[in-house]
Amino acid sequence: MTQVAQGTVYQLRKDFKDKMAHLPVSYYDSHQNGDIMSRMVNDMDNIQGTLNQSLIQLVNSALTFVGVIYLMLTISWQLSLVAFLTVPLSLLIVRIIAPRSQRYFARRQAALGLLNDQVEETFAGHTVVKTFNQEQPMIMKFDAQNDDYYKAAWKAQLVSTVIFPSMRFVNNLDYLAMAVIGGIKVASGTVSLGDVQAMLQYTNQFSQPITQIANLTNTIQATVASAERIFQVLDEPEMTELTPVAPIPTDDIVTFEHVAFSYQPDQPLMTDYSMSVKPGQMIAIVGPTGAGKSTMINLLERFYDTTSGVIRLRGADTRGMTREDLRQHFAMVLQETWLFEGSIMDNLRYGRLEATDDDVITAAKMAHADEFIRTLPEGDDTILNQDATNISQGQRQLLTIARAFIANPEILILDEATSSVDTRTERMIQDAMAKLLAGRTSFVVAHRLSTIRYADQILVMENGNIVERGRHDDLLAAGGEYAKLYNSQFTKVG
Ligand SMILES: Nc1ncnc2c1ncn2[C@@H]1O[C@H](COP(=O)(O)OP(=O)(O)OP(=O)(O)O)[C@@H](O)[C@H]1O
Repeated sequence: MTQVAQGTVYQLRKDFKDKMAHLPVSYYDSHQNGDIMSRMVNDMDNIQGTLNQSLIQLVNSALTFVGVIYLMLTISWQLSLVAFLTVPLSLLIVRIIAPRSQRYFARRQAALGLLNDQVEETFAGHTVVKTFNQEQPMIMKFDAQNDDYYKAAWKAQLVSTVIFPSMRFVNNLDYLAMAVIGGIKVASGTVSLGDVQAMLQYTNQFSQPITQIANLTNTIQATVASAERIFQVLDEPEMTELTPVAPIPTDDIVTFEHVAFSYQPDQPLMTDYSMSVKPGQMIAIVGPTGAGKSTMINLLERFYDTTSGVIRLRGADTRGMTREDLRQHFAMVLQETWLFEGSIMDNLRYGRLEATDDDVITAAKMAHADEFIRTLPEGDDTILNQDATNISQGQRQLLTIARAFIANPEILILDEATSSVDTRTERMIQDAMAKLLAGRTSFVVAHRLSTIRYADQILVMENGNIVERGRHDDLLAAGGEYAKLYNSQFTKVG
């Protein structure tokens, strides 16, 4: 059973992880991290525990039950019938209590998920919590959630333990009936005293496995509740690939054809988004906050699927490509410098796992990251902590640029940093980015005048759609939205 339990849960965890990788990004928008983690850890543990212990007990009880029935029948079938009288009553008790306890166990696991989520959120955002003096409200929120969990767990446990005394009560009734009827039979001389004595003992032994099985149903109920939470995730629909069709002939590298998209069905965002990009072009995307700039990038990388319309990469519908196929064409340098716990070397190599040490060092030089890496006592073996808070914001940005150099993608997606770093670092970042952009197709969510000025196409977005497009000088001369945005936003920066 140890082999079975560990093997099953190992496989389930693997399936769960695979599933997480194939779920659309929208799944993560509507589900809390802590709850997902709770399913992966606590619910898996429940299943493992049950498989490990309860199943053996179940087999044991079932065998005892069958054995005792056989022995009772060999002594006296009439007295055996007396013993069996209470079986329907026992089953009735299980039928009444088990579904309730399953409901409470499901509630308990859900409450545990929320509790985990709260803890995860508070730990991950502990600086924000402290900065805004939110410790006390957070503790109160935790207490409330802890309270919910306590109540749900308490009820689940109470309802499930009621089974035990109830079954015991039924068993004692059985014992009593056996003693009375057996006594009468001994008095009338139809059965020997020894047989009744044996039957009394068997009655006890016979009800034991029933009680045990009923008790085990509690554990099994809790496990079923856990398994349901895991299978809910495993049954979620995945992003599917369409059957690939032959690409249309085109010399564009990326095309959006009448794309419509919304995050929520009742709140349309993009309604008719069309554009095309030639290889090597730099596209700057500008627009007020919430205009849909990041959304456009999300669609390009197929983090979300369009509601209608087609996005093509070299003429091929991106929905017909596997995500791995599609995403190997892109590298992203985002404002959120996503680095993980591990050495600088490993973080950089994440861009392309088979990159040699020399590739990594060259890329670090190109990105001007080598300078600060050399000042660290451990050099590129320095371990970054979670979220890389042991190096500065500017240094994090240089590392992500170096990582993009290593990935050496065909198309680069750049979300220009707006956060303030010192002028020297900013110049280094700009220079590194300029080198990275050179000769590559790029989409730049632009905040800086200098980038926009040289863009081959500027897409001005508003409320999800493109309201203007063209080159800097033409758009400025046209005196439309871009000119307004430029005058209000970029003159100061320039
Ligand atoms: N995951 C999401 N679920 C629901 N709505 C979303 C989601 N992401 C973005 N939105 C909404 O879609 C709209 C466009 O958001 P988007 O992030 O594309 O704007 P943006 O132009 O990149 O803004 P910013 O310049 O501030 O980064 C906004 O109204 C936003 O609230």
